[in-house]
Amino acid sequence: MTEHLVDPDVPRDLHAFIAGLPKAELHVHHVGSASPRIVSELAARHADSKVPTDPEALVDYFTFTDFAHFIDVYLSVVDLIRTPEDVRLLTFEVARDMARQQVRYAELTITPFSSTRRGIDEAAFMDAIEDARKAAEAEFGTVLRWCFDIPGEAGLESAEETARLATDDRLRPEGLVSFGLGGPEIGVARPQFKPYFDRAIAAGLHSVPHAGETTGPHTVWDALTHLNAERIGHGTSSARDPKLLAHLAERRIPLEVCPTSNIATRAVRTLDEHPIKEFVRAGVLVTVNSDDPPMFGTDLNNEYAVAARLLGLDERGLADLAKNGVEASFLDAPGKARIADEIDTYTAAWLAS
Ligand SMILES: Nc1ncnc2c1ncn2[C@@H]1O[C@H](CCC(=O)c2cccc(C(=O)O)c2)[C@@H](O)[C@H]1O
Ligand SMILES: [Zn+2]
Repeated sequence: MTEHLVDPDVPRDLHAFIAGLPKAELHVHHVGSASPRIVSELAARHADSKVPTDPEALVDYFTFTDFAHFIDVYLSVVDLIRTPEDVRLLTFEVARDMARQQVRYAELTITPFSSTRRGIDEAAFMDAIEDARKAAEAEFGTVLRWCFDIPGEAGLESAEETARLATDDRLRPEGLVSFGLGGPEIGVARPQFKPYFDRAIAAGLHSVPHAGETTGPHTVWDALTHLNAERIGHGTSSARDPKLLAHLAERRIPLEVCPTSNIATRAVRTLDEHPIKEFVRAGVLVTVNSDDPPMFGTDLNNEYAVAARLLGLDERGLADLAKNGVEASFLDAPGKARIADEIDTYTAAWLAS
């Protein structure tokens, strides 16, 4: 973890504990994970782009006035991914950054529509991510799986294309486990995507739409009712609906909470006002994730430190939080048990030292 990410209100040894803690990351975007190092390398390859090549200038460039501004900047980075080699480089380097944080398993949200509509051949795109996945697992030991998401604002054409890419046996990559819906929520009602989620679910994929990030709890209800959501991306506004919280708790539907993201996109005013505590109090299965870490000036370790401060967690509490991520993942039972055991062994050794 770099020095600027050390939360001064969290004891130093807790930061060290988090840095070594084995973790699962369930809500993180492919393009949104491009570090300044990766972005500047891609920007240098494609000199006509408006994205700064200087990592220092990227800090200003990644300061957002609201969610719409964030999506504009995000799409300018999407424009840097133009060849299968760009896709492979991005994916492999993202895995390297994850491995440095002891991320053992990650479900990476990819928006294939954004790449295929920009002219990248669909089969070459799938080969590039799969090649990077296998190379990353061999080199770093980090297991990657994919969530393909519909960029909601791009309309039903993008939903059709995403569902096709996710369900066509000749294209669908081996690492694909889930189907999502991202982008702005305002003016992009969830129910219209039902037929595409039905197709993905019928093809064996899990349903993990974003909901309640920038709109109210009704969007989370819609995601549950119409899209059969098994986990909710963000779900931040669920805190305003006690019945919804009780429903999420009772059905064991996890929330993918991304605290710093919610501040960066101005979905929540301050970290101290973040509803993560209410979620835990209501008995909801809370997982902590990083969303678009370099764009939001964070990383997964920092999100765990933020959660430790907001929830008052010690080492055991942090280990339980990490195990929530494992439990809520789409790993098989032996895979879950392996990481959960590793978390327990690490924590016991740390506390005994
Ligand atoms: N916090 C987030 N919350 C929600 N989404 C987030 C978040 N972070 C990253 N995303 C990503 O942004 C994409 C949105 C891209 C999009 O809307 C769009 C619209 C029109 C055209 C095109 C295009 O490519 O031509 C794309 C989503 O699919 C999602 O993967
Ligand atoms: Zn997201």
